[in-house]
Amino acid sequence: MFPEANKGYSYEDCKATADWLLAQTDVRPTVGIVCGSGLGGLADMLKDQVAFNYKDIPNFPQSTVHGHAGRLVFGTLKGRPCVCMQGRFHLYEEQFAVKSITLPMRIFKLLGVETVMLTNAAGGLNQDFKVGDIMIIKDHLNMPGFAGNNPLSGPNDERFGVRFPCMSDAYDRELQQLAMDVGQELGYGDFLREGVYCVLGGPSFETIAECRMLHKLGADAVGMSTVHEVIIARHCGMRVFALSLITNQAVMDYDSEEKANHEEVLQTGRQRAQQLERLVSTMVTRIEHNNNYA
Ligand SMILES: O=P(O)(O)O[C@@H]1C[C@H](O)[C@@H](CO)O1
Ligand SMILES: Nc1nc2[nH]cnc2c(=O)[nH]1
Repeated sequence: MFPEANKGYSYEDCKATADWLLAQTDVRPTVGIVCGSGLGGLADMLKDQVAFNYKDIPNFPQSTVHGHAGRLVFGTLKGRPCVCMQGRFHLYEEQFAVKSITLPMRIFKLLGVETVMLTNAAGGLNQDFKVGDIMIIKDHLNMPGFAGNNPLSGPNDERFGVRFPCMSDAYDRELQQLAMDVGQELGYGDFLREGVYCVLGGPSFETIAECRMLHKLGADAVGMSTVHEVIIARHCGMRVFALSLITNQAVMDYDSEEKANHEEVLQTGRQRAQQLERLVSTMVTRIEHNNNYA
């Protein structure tokens, strides 16, 4: 799984992995995509694919979660060179693994990626949200970070970024606007939202009291990923866009019979996959064609 859980990968380790990958493919990606639970179909949109199983990539962690295939796919999306993680890593897969799960972001950077686009499956806390809504993430709450579990803890290597990176601009505002514009054009206005994503450690889903608390704290959706990757991506200067597919309603009411479960998460992913893929791929085209976004 994670051979040396939370081993701090050095700049040289990351560079060795990036150089190994660059030696196997001519694709020079400027966009990096991370697929959330059940959303790996995005990788299948890439043309002229060169794909690697995670187990064959030096230093790379292994996917252990159903719905995360465990392949790194290089290719072009509407002509734009991309690299796509078909399967991501979560904090709950191995204790104390916050550094291992974010390692791919540093490899993206060393591959030449400028823009990272992350997707995830999340539970809806905002009472106006419905299952199947796509939430453009405008900000986050890093709950594990409050307890000191931050991927940047430990010695800082200035070759990646500064000791104290700013996070008030974590989610690129132009890319959020682009997503809104593209979503409207595609006729997705009825299920396109924006909001605050809260990460928890998982793997247990939340209690009713926890959901109520998170909602009061300002979270619109709750999940188990993305934020750690965003912190590392921003630390090394990549632009970030992220979205949540609301796969289930967080249970907020003691009278409710609803129970969160991973099958429902994957099922909702399957139902919205096509629209989500279209939204992201159209955005990628626009990033290429509009220098303001490049
Ligand atoms: O990778 P994401 O954040 O999409 O995965 C979510 C969180 C858990 O891993 C899983 C729960 O169903 O889906
Ligand atoms: N923590 C959490 N993660 C999720 N991923 C998909 N749905 C949920 C949820 O309800 N809670």
